[in-house]
Amino acid sequence: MCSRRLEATSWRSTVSTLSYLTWDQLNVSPFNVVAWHGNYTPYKYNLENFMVINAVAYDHADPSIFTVLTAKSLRPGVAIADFVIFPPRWGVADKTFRPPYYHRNCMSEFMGLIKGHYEAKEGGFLPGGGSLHSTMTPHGPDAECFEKASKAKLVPERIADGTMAFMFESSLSMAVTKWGLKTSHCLDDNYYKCWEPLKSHFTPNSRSPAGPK
Ligand SMILES: O=C(O)Cc1cc(O)ccc1O
Ligand SMILES: [Fe+2]
Repeated sequence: MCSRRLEATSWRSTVSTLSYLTWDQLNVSPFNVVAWHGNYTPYKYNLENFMVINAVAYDHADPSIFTVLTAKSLRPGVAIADFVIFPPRWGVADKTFRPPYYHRNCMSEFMGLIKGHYEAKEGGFLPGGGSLHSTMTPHGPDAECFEKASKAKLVPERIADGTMAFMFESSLSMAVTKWGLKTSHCLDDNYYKCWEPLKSHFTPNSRSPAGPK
């Protein structure tokens, strides 16, 4: 399931957020068809019922632990797409920066917010919005989240109450349609600004007095 070890095949970078329209607004529905081909059947599942697991010692576990559905490829351990959720849960990890770490990886990440506030971008990512971080594009929490989490006392805390965010994580590249980029007028040209206030705290000679054992 953890496809992050796959070597990069593409260095094309895209970071963008957009708002998408609901089936109602588009006036279509995946259920409004005469028949579905073969064994495919539309199925509605309440994501609130999915029981996620998480780190109980230290460190931020790869989000593939939150995989609800996976579409396997022919390469073992490399998914065509994992469907992952970020539901309400407890955060208890010690000695850890608890929000998503800053990273770039070989997978393309398309995220969406159904309701609430995504923990890594409380203000800038609205319900009905989506973001695409393509293969090897660096990304992570916004500046506000970084500052808050860096100073927070690591007591057990609720994360994402009232929230449902999801991600399609794919070993393939995704392209945004012309409709999404232009015609819809829904592209957030200012998305990158959520990282602009980040300050450098890099102190090359500092050592943690008591790192994880
Ligand atoms: O980028 C994101 O916000 C999604 C994400 C969440 C997380 O907890 C760790 C890695 C990751 O890509
Ligand atoms: Fe990510």
